[in-house]
Amino acid sequence: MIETLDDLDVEGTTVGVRVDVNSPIGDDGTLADDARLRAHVDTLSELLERGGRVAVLAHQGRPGGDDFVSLESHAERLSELLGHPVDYVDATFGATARESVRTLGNGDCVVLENTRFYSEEYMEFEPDRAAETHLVEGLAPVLDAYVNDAFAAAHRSQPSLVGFPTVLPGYAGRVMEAELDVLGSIEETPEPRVYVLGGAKVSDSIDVAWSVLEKGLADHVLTAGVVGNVFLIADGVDLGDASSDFIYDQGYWDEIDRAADLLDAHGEHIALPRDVAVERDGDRHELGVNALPPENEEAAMDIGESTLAYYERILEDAGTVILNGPAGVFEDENFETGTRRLYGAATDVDTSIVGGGDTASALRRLGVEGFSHVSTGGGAALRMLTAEPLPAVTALEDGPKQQQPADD
Ligand SMILES: Nc1ncnc2c1ncn2[C@@H]1O[C@H](COP(=O)(O)OP(=O)(O)O)[C@@H](O)[C@H]1O
Ligand SMILES: O=C(OP(=O)(O)O)[C@H](O)COP(=O)(O)O
Repeated sequence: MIETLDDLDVEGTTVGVRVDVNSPIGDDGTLADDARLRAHVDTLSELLERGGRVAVLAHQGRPGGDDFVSLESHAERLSELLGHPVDYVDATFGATARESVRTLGNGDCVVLENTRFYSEEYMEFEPDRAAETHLVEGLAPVLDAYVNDAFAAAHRSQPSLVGFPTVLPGYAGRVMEAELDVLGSIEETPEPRVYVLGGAKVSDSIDVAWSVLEKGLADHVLTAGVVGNVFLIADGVDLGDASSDFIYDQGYWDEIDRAADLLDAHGEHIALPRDVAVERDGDRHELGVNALPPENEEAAMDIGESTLAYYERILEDAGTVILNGPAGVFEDENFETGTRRLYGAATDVDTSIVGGGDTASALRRLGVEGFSHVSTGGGAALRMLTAEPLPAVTALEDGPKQQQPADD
């Protein structure tokens, strides 16, 4: 049983709040999209209004990436969004960080530096071992409690996610609570239940498809995006060199055999694209699967009109639809149609749940609104949909280890 902010006596309490504000970064090295910050405003405002002393912990990017930057611009934007001063300190767990946390007053907030600037935070640990890292051992002594609101990172077993709740009383923030409520009760949603699996995370999508079909959770699995292309090849369709090379280069060639096995086991529940869109003379050009491979070997970049009509008919009768991954290369206006139409049709379904970082930004860009729930997580949402435990959630559930009585 996970405790929430309702169970925390906030006034005067120093709380380490782990959020996920891992965001697109512009060429100037600062925040380029504040959607993930907005998601945490409720949790942070509540803690500040209730007189908490708030130290924000978060990662940004991965070592070596262009988006591996400081959280200074995140702190500035957070202050604007909260309408409340937010300090930033370029330290995470050493003496400077501890001092900035120790001197917080009631209703004060400080953002500590990118947790992944410290190498241990980019490693995965068992919770007990994570509790012995420099980050947790350094910072925990100045914290009274830990709140995890970082659902989007909850599939990682990193120190800031699993170490703190092993040594401090841990609570789910409002984002975490809402995500667990919705994604943790998929089996109670109205039937028939349709899963739409698009995008480029082929291996994760096949895991989800296997799991939900084996458990009888899905009545239909509709495939699109790169996932759909892999299933077409598994079904014996020759998509042409460009699509095949792309799948090979992305390291998904072995997934074709897994997709074929899944079609053997559960093919009657899996819908494959009936046509695809390619780029020809700078325009969108649609081809039925019988007309493949394309005569100029162009890549399949979207699902076509006939597939959309077929998928829309299935969605008309659905009680619940769960979608992950765009239907095509939505970043190119020639190939945004599949995503716009398919996700648009999904908003008419009684219960519509969307997961995926790129998917959420695609929907914002395309102006598609009206879902029952848009998850803040990509990998974490997928992992939950397979009913696999999320390490950060398990660590909250398990709670801190009881202190052993001191030896006489
Ligand atoms: N047919 C396709 N060929 C190549 N890339 C595709 C195709 N369909 C979708 N994509 C790409 O998939 C990416 C998003 O997939 P993914 O990372 O799995 O989504 P999410 O972050 O929502 O889980 C986008 O960059 C999009 O361009
Ligand atoms: O953006 C995230 O996950 P997502 O790409 O699955 O949405 C999280 O911040 C986790 O980041 P990571 O995949 O670098 O550990």
